[in-house]
Amino acid sequence: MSQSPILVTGGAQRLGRHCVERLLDDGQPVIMSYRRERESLEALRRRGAVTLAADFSSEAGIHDFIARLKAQTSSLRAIVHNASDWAPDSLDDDAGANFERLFRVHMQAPYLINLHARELLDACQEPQRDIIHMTDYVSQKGSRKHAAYAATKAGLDNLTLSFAAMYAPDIQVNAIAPALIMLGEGDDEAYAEKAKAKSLMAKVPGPGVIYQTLRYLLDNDFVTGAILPVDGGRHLR
Ligand SMILES: NC(=O)C1=CN([C@@H]2O[C@H](COP(=O)(O)OP(=O)(O)OC[C@H]3O[C@@H](n4cnc5c(N)ncnc54)[C@H](OP(=O)(O)O)[C@@H]3O)[C@@H](O)[C@H]2O)C=CC1
Ligand SMILES: Nc1nc2c(c(=O)[nH]1)N=C([C@H](O)[C@@H](O)CO)CN2
Repeated sequence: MSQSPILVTGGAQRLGRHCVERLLDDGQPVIMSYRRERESLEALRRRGAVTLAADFSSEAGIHDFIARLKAQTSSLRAIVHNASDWAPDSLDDDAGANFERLFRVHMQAPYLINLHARELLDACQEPQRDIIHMTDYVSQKGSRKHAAYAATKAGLDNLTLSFAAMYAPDIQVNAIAPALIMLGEGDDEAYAEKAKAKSLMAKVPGPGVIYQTLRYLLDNDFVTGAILPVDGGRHLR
């Protein structure tokens, strides 16, 4: 039986790219979305990843991506909603536009893709079909500086519960809720030390722990509606 591809949105860098590479290592066909073309995409293309441009900052952009996704494949094994923008709150006239951008990428895109790509998951002939939402520990706690980000990630957590109930038993729908996994390019040692201290495990684990969690969900046919924390015990600090 030929394998249906797994869609990873925002797969061009960091956690998404790591998961794309590990899925390819496992012999899994992958379709990945990217927003900005870059040289590093060529290496993934050479490994067989199918890359589709996507900008989820408008509803039209989301529907345009869905149409190109349906033209690309007739089935999907899973969808990983990884695309995200960790934008801080804007304190000026851009506050509303910033909130809207985060709503679209974190909530409207997963919502519309889940609705319109269900037929692709249903067409998968393999025993299991999954939707995985990448959310965030801050969904449960809020954030003083990233309130719009946290709120829209909380909305994605809630969509996990709704789609799990809507799509059972044919499609499992779960979320992975990380805390600090990878530092940003501009983060200095002082930031890193302060960030490490926020979790009980006191480390920045790197993207391998996310692929382990993704693999667990893809290989388990009895988990749905779960929001799995991968936060080093930060919720207990
Ligand atoms: N890194 C961490 O420590 C943590 C990550 N998470 C979550 O894990 C996931 C992966 O994190 P990380 O790898 O750091 O993510 P990134 O910040 O690297 O973003 C992933 C990708 O999302 C794409 N993207 C952003 N906005 C849009 C948009 N409007 N339309 C289409 N694509 C878009 C970007 O594409 P491009 O680069 O092409 O512009 C980017 O490559 C995210 O959902 C994040 O919220 C949660 C907690 C901690
Ligand atoms: N899309 C992104 N979301 C998040 C990122 C990121 O780099 N891109 N980073 C974080 C931080 O690591 C945060 O967890 C530190 O406390 C959160 N979300």
